[in-house]
Amino acid sequence: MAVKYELIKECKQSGARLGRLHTPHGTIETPIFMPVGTQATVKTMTPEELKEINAQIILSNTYHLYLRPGHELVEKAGGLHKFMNWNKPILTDSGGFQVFSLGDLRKISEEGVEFRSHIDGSKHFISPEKAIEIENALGADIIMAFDECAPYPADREYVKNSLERTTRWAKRCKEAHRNPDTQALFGIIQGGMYKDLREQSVAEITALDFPGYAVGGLSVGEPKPLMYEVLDYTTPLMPKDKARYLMGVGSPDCLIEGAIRGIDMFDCVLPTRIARNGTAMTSVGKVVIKNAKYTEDFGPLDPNCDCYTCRNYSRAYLRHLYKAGEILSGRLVSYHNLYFLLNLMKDVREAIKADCLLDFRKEFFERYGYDL
Ligand SMILES: CCCSCc1cc(N)cc2c(=O)[nH]c(N)nc12
Ligand SMILES: [Zn+2]
Repeated sequence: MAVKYELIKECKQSGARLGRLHTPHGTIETPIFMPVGTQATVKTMTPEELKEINAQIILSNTYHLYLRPGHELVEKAGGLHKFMNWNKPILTDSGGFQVFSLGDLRKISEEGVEFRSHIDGSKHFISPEKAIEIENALGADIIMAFDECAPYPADREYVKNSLERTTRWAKRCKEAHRNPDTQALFGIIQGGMYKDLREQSVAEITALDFPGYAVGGLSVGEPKPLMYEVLDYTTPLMPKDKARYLMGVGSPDCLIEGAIRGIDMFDCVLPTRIARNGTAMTSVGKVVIKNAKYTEDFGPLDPNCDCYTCRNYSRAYLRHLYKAGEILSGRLVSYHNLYFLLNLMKDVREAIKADCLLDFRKEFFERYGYDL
């Protein structure tokens, strides 16, 4: 078995659970946050720095790597682990979502999607079989099925047709998958914001018996309470003995709320993206370092953080780097933001162990400035 989820403990206070995800490149403690390395790099971080902050698994993107440098080149280099010098677990998304969100989508049909590259406008076509061929070539430990993520909002008819096509595509992905013993193919549940359609998608996708499942079609612009409501009725229907991955999520509050609802795996570009724009997630809420009030603030970015950035640099220095357009600005704040989210998930795991995740949420929300 390429990937095996081991349920360790269910939280007595919530739907959260502790688990271990065993993969060919190592075991992952869940719930876990997965840094995103879209183009075979977690932007501005070296693999050594990612290991320093205890990143256990990183993501990469089929859509981007297919367009550049090409999956054949990565395969020739010995696969993604060797190419990017990362010897721990990797997960790749299937590209469907990125085609819809990035590519200039020309046409979607039962066969697949035709689109123009966001890089040079060249025409491409990706089918479920093509997506799996690319992911097999990249060699990630966990690969995602090719799905259609309905936009938000979308009418019921559209969402129903889209989830049913996603199910047919999932079957084709499973048939096309060359390496089920070394690469775990996860199915993706769709169904938009409709309870009966989510139930239908869970039934259809889990009937295909994948080693793990993702909740797709969320974090697409819907209000957070609506995302939580969809999770309230979706995750309890998902197999307890398989990992559950909430795609594209998220901010500190969403990670905690998702874990409370039984999600094991999260990913989001937020920590590195906002870092490049001078924004840090800290134990006392967001710090927008470019703000003039930090000009002569010689204290650490986060007084309660022991990461390399917070131990060695002041807010005044980080503000200077940002204003001067120095590359080091994005690096140091990215390092801290990733460390912050990875540590948040460590605290979540501790709270599940102690059956006090709801108490932890209350304390964290008050400190960070979220409304409960
Ligand atoms: C590297 C990026 C992974 S998550 C991208 C993503 C994000 C969100 N929000 C939804 C989806 C989805 O429904 N399907 C797929 N394949 N991907 C999604
Ligand atoms: Zn820090």
